[in-house]
Amino acid sequence: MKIIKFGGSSIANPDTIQKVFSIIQEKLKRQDLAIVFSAFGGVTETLLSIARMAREGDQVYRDLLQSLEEKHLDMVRQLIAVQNQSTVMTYVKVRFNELEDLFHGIFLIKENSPRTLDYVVSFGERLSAFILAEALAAKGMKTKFLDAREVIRTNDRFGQARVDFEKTNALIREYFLNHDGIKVITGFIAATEKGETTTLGRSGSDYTAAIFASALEAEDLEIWTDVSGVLTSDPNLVYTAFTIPQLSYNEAMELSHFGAKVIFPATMQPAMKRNIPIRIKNTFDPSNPGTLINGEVTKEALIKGISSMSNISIVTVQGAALLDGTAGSRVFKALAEAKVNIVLISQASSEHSVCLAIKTTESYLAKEVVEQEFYYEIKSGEMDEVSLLHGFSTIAVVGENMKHNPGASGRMFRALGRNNINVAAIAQGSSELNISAVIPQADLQKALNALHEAFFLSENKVLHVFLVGTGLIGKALTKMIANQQLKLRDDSELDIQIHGLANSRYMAFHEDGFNLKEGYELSDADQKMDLGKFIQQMEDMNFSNSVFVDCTASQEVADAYSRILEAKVAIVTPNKKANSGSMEQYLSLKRLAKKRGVKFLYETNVAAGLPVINTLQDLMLSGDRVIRIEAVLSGSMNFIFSELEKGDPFSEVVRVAREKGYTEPDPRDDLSGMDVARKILILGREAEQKLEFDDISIQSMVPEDCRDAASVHEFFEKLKHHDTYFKKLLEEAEAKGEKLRFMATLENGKAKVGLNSLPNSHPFSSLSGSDNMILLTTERYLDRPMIIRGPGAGADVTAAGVFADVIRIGNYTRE
Ligand SMILES: NC(=O)C1=CN([C@@H]2O[C@H](COP(=O)(O)OP(=O)(O)OC[C@H]3O[C@@H](n4cnc5c(N)ncnc54)[C@H](OP(=O)(O)O)[C@@H]3O)[C@@H](O)[C@H]2O)C=CC1
Ligand SMILES: N[C@@H](CC=O)C(=O)O
Repeated sequence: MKIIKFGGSSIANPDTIQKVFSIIQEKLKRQDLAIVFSAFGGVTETLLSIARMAREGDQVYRDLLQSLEEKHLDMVRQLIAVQNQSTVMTYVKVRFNELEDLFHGIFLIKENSPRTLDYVVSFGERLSAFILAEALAAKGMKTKFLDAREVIRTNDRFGQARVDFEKTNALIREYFLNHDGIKVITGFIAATEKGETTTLGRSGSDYTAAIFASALEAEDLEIWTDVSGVLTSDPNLVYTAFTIPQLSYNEAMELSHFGAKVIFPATMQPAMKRNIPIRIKNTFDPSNPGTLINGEVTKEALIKGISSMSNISIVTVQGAALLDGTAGSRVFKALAEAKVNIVLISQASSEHSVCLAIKTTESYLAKEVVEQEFYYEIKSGEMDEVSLLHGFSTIAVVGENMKHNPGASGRMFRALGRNNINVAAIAQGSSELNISAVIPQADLQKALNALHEAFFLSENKVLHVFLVGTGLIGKALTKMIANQQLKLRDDSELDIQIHGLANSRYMAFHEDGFNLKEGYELSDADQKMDLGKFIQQMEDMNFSNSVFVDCTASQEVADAYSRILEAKVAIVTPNKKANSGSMEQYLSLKRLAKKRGVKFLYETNVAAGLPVINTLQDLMLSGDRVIRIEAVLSGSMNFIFSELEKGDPFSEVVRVAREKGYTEPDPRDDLSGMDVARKILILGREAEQKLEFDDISIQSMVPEDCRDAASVHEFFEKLKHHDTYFKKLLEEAEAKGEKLRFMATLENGKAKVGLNSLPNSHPFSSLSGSDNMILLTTERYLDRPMIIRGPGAGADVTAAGVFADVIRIGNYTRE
């Protein structure tokens, strides 16, 4: 015998009911069944609303009642052929006549006791189970409607009645012995010895199914609902949550205690006692195996799931009085008497304070009753007033395998710590079945994702990227990520997903990450770009390990870095604007990144993908001191002046440099020396020198009349008129046997940027194309400077540098 139960969402309308019928027909081919039904979707709530309206004297209740009757009659019309409808139509009409009398009584006497309400709601299951029994019979199945009030005996605690199992089991067995057919049973309802209708509380229909399974010693119990079993975490908060294939009874109870909503612990008890397996299945995805809950403890995973509960307050009871051995029990007794449910308890070994996590709605009562209990101790100062802190959530990692397996709590708190999530209280039972913590509610989604990654995706660290700037560098970067995604997953256990993309005009988001293999062109089908909204969306998605990548040259975007770091999102950028603002701004970003525990990486600010910033940072960290920096820091300027030697006109060479992607979006940023000035400023600051932009002397190569050109196009037109000037400059250098190189120097706190005529023997003279060269003279590299040389501009080398920074973040955030 198998017991199967369908909830309200499974039988919400005739379409879903047809799915239920197919499932039943399929199962009947293999096994004997008894079927438990909840009320049709939404009916219990409607009955309660009607009762409330009637009690409040609101005559509109009659309309609601009428449409509820119509809904049931309509079910009959749609599920049962006309010739078979008469019995069931009569049944429905009689029930609604009774309901009409009942609600009229409530309307007159304005009373809705729990006893009355239990009777009111019982109509939901009585109607659904009767109609469905008849509908199944009309399909040729031999069904027998069973009103569970005939066999489930309870006390008279209306609303949450307690079952008398001895009597109930005997009555169920006797009923099944004496009645043939497939029993179609009302969920949720029962009766007292005197025949008064009672209900079984939350998830009462599941409970009914478990009671029958236990009484009949069923082979198994299936609970059919609208989700595919118990998930590893709340799928609304953790997009990667997946169905847990198997749970032990204890794990299922623990998960549901801390918020997993699929199954309610009390409902499992009767099945659990007899070791009856329970399977949670999805009516709308019947081939999905769902979750099996049984007595087995499997060894595959350290934990099985992560549950959470929101709207939690921390109630702290503190003071010397607690050191008295009886004080603790007085706290718990006071709370128990007031029916305050304690979600989590944490007590320091000093026993001087107890910290309780309690639902916010109950926390005020908790404070009141504990303060009453300790009235005299508080008055005498032996105890503090009870403190209340709101705005928390509890999270719990659950799994029997944590027992005897060290490392679970380390992994949990490392993941929370790395994501800067403050833990306000911790608890772990000696059974080691769960480790729970109280955290700020604002961090709940991030915490769940961080834990989910740490425990379930630990072989793959996921980085969630939000990219602003889809021009030359941004595009090359997305292409690289797409090409390397699999290799990174396989070789480096790093999964990079891009969830946000924007340029200056549009922005788009993808919860599961864009499929970049197919590329993504932002267009007017996407949202209009609004940087504030982009950042807000990134914050709302609230992924752990989020990285904001800025591939623009925009000051506006750079100005948003503090907000982004404040939100604990790492930043990677080739954009130099933030680091070349004021020294105070540069330092404050670094401080903020450190304070929020996230990385701010900008290796490509100088010399594209060449390892200049990291090298300099390592030198400084290891105690070296920079004496002098001499460098060619502009790929475009080096390309322009080395290509000029081949005889092409200056304006043409600048155009090619732009086409090759070496220049800034506006090449005047390069020619004016501004780009190089920014770079030497950043290098100076990395060398721990206090430098401001005004400390740099800059020689601009932009002819006077080109400076105000309204567009880049106009600039190029005007530049043509200066080709002979630049040709002459080159000829003068060549006449001396020298080369023109645009370079930067920094020494004694003074920086200089400009064009130099250098002898052929100078190391910079040999540079060609987009090469950069940096000579670092330091206390350790005094006689012969350290040299870093290579291509310092271009899409691929720069994107590769940005990519390397992103990967670095993946490695920093790894356990
Ligand atoms: N090119 C190189 O060799 C190197 C470049 N860099 C740096 O890389 C950055 C990008 O350069 P590159 O790709 O060549 O530049 P591009 O001009 O090709 O691309 C810039 C991108 O930024 C977008 N953008 C501009 N302003 C905003 C804004 N306010 N909000 C959102 N998006 C914006 C643009 O949008 P739209 O398409 O709508 O205009 C475009 O998609 C620059 O900071 C540059 O200094 C660093 C090292 C080397
Ligand atoms: N325009 C720059 C490239 C990025 O920094 C250069 O020419 O080097």
